[in-house]
Parts: sequence; C-alpha cells; structure tokens
Amino acid sequence: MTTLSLDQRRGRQRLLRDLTARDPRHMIARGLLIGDTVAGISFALGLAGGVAAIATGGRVWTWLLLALAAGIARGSLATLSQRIGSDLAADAKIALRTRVTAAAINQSVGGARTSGELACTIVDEVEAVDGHIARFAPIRTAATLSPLIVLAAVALASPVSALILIGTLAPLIAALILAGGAAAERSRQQFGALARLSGLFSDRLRALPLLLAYRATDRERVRLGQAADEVAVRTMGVLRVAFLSAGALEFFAALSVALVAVYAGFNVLGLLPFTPPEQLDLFRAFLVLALAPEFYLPFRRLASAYHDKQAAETAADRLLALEADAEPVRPLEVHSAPALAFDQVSLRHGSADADAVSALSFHVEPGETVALLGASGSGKSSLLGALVGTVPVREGTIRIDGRALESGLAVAGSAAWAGQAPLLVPGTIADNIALACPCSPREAVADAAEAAGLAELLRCRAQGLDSLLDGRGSGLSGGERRRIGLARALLSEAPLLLLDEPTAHLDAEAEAGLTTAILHACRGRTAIIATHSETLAAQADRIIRLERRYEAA
Ligand SMILES: Nc1ncnc2c1ncn2[C@@H]1O[C@H](COP(=O)(O)OP(=O)(O)OP(=O)(O)O)[C@@H](O)[C@H]1O
Repeated sequence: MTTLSLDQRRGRQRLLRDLTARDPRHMIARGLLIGDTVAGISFALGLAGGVAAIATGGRVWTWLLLALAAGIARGSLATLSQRIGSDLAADAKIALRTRVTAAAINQSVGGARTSGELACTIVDEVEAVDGHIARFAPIRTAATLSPLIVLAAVALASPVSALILIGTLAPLIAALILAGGAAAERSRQQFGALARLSGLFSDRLRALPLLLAYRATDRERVRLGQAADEVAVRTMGVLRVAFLSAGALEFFAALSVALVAVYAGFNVLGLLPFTPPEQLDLFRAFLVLALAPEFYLPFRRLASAYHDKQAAETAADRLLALEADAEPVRPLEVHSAPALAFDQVSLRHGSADADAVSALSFHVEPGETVALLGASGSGKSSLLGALVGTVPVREGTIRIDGRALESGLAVAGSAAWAGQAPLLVPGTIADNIALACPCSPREAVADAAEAAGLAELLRCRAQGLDSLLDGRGSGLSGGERRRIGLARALLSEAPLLLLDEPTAHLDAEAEAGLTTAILHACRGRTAIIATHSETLAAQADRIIRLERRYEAA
C-alpha cells in the first residue's frame, strides 16, 4: 500500500482546491444544493400537511400546491447545480491540461515516462478531476450542512426522531471511511494499470511497421491483452469497493428510516411499549417520516460521488509527481550573433555512466563559423545538445555573450538547429520546413528547400512543396528527412546556427552545393557545424577537433 507524506497530501488538496477556488460559480453550485435541501423540507411539509388535511377535512390544495412548487424547485436546483459544476470542471480541466502539458514537455530527456504514458496523463488522468469538481465538491459541502438543516426541522417536529437519526449516523460514517480507504488504494492501482496500457499501446502503435515486418504482432497482442486484463481486474476492484460502500450506506439509511417509521407510527397509534416523551399527531408523524430519507440523501449522494474523489486524488498525486520531475527550461535570448565560451565543460547524458564530453574548453567569436570534427561518439552532437538544453552540463560552464547557461536555461529559442533526426509533423513538406517560422513567405520556404538540396525530391512529387508527410516522414529517405530539417534551419533567421552533420551521406557534388548554401546561411550569425567531412570543415573559419574518450566520474 502506498503511503503519502503530509506534504504530498497537502499538495494534492491544494491542487484540487486551487482548480476552482477563485471561481464564484463554485459557491453558487454548493448554495444551490443546499437550496435543494430546503426545497426537500418544503416538499415534505406539503405532503405531511396534505395528508393531515385529508384526515381532518382541511384545505388540501394549499398543501399540495406547496409540495408541487417545492418538487419543481427541487429538480431544477439540483440540475442547475450539476450544470454549473460541469462548466466549472470543463474550465478546470483546461487549466490543468495547460499545466500538465507544460510539465510533460519539460520532462528530462530520456526520463522514465514513455510518450504514451504522458499522453494518458494529459488526456485520461486530467479527465479524472471532472467528477470531483462537478459532483463531489458541491456534494461534500451540502453533506455537511444539509443534514443539520434537516435535523433541525425533524427536531422541531419530533426530538426523539432526531435522536434516532443521530444514533444511526455513526455506523454509516464508519462504513464510509472504511470503504473510502480501500477505494483510494484500488483507484491508485487502476490508474497505474491504465497508464501502463496506454503507454504500451501507443508505443507499439508507433512501431507497428516494424512489428509487422518482424512478425511480432502475436507476441505484442498477448502483451497488450495482459495489460488490458490488468486494467479490467483493477477496474472491477474499484467498482466492487464502490458498490460495497453504496450497499452499506443504503442498508443503514433504510434501517434508520424504518426505525423512525416504526417509532412515529406506533407513537401516533399509541402502541409504543413505553411512555414516549412526546405525543405525535398525524402531521408531525408524517413530516418526520418524509424527512428521514432527506436526512440521508446528502450522504447517499456523497457515497455515489466518493469514487470521483478517490479518482481525482489519485490523478492529482500523479500529476504532481509529473510536475516534480519536470525541469522547466527558461529561454536565454540573444538578438545578434553571440559569442560562445566553453570552459572545462563535461557533459553526461542522464542514463550514461561516462561523460560524452570531458573538460572541453574553446571560444567562438560572434559571427564565427566553427566546425566540430571528430570520430563517431566523440561528443559533437552532445555539444550542440548542451546548447539547446537536451544534454545536461555535468561540470564547467558554457557562456553565451558572457551569460552562463545555468541548469534550466537554453538558447534553443534563439537558435536554428538541424539535428540528425529532425522532428517531422503530419502536414505538407512546406509546413514542415516552416515549422519554426510559420509566417514565412512561400518563396522563402521554396528557396530554403532548394538550398538544402531538396529540389530533386520536389521535382519528383506532383504536389511539390504541398506533398503530404506523416509524422514519421514515411516515403522519405533518411537523407531527405535530414534535409527538411536543414531547410528549416536555413529558413530561420536566428542568430545562432547549429548544424549536426548537414552533409552526411551525400556525394561530393551534392556536398559541394550544400556547403555553399550552408556557408551562405552562416553569414552574419554564429555557427557551429558538427561534421565528419574534412571538405566542409575546411570551409569553416576554424576547426575544433574532438577526441573520443570515455571517462567515468
Ligand atoms: N541519449 C544518450 N544517452 C546516453 N549516452 C548517450 C546518449 N546520446 C549519446 N550518448 C553517448 O555520448 C557520447 C557522445 O555521443 P554523440 O552523439 O554526442 O557523439 P557524436 O560525436 O555526435 O557521434 P556521431 O558522429 O556518431 O553522431 C557517445 O559515447 C554516446 O554513446
């Protein structure tokens, strides 16, 4: 069983409270539910008055009109409260998704959560706060005030009946607390299973072509089936506890209504085996009988919404854990070609045992083009990654225009970066090239595509720049995908240009053409080009050679 610290509990309560705290509709929804109780009391009064009037030959219609008006008010107030609650929940989910998405984006590179699990958190787990805000929160307030109001009304008519109601409350609350504790743990297990299934499903979906090619679909189907079975088992566990708590509540509610009914009926008929401290007439007896279920109604509503509370608390714990693991990246902005200084810099990837780069020092002047040359694994990409915030600096300092690139700071927003595996999104080739500068004119996109060596590809496609790509870049060679990333960097006017092996896998003629375009793009900005090509490196202002060395610290 997972035990949470006091701080974690407080954090979770704060998160759930803050979602609606500043919204006045929150109080309106609660007020309406309490109004619903008052309408319930009026309804009981109308019924009791009507029955007494029939027995005594009084004015039945007045009482029945009161019951009718109260009945209509009652339905409307509860519905309105629910509607306001749903609107509040919708707004709260938008706010929470914004917050959780930011935390998901800022998860450290190579973190433990898969993208499928993150998607499950943003979509499903945020959804779990809906019931808490829309139903549970207003019902909880009503459940503390409404029974007191009903109890006062019952006590006015029959103090003994009020005492019976109080007496039956203790076992009911105990049943609720016991069921609540069990539900919390089961709810946590259900969320964990659901996140595992979502993660597995989306990751396998992404790898579907590979799974088909390697005929691994049967194996993965079994694995997905097991994960789905686990969700089913956990969900049944949650439902079992929910039904059990509802059953216990109904039992005690029915028992106490029966006790009140027996007492009030026998009191009116004078059949009690002892002398009662009060003598009820038909009106008062019927009134307490009609009010007894009203006393339990808020608790029954609370029990039916209790699962919403557990689900929201589990979701809140997971969302807070996600936020705790996030490392927000703050932008370090530069507006003109910056000077870069690497001082005894050691870089190490999160999961690695050795440094990718050890105690490296060099300077780059503003507007200078530097080529990083070195064997595979010597740390060229890692150096570029450190600048854009994807690789942590273990030791030493990187300065940009004299400002230290501290943990959490990244110059990515001011850099044009073409990595070895550029991100592609579903859309046209033009959309993908203009990803970082969506307002770029069409001619500029076409020029960047041409400069990056995409002319031949575009000629072969009937729709040219408007040819559609999926998120995997299916139908493009690895080199073409890379050139789309390069075109994106060439299109950008960012003052820092970071290129990772821009001419890899090209023949000499293509490389020469691309080199000219790259050097043209480097003009007026500070550029670092990681490359294996001596030809390209020779065109740079300066070459920095990296040596491959593994050094565990
Ligand atoms: N995500 C990662 N997690 C752990 N270690 C990594 C990761 N990425 C790279 N490394 C390690 O860091 C070292 C430097 O890798 P890097 O990719 O920076 O080299 P490179 O010079 O760019 O290589 P290449 O020329 O093959 O692209 C290598 O030893 C590599 O194994």
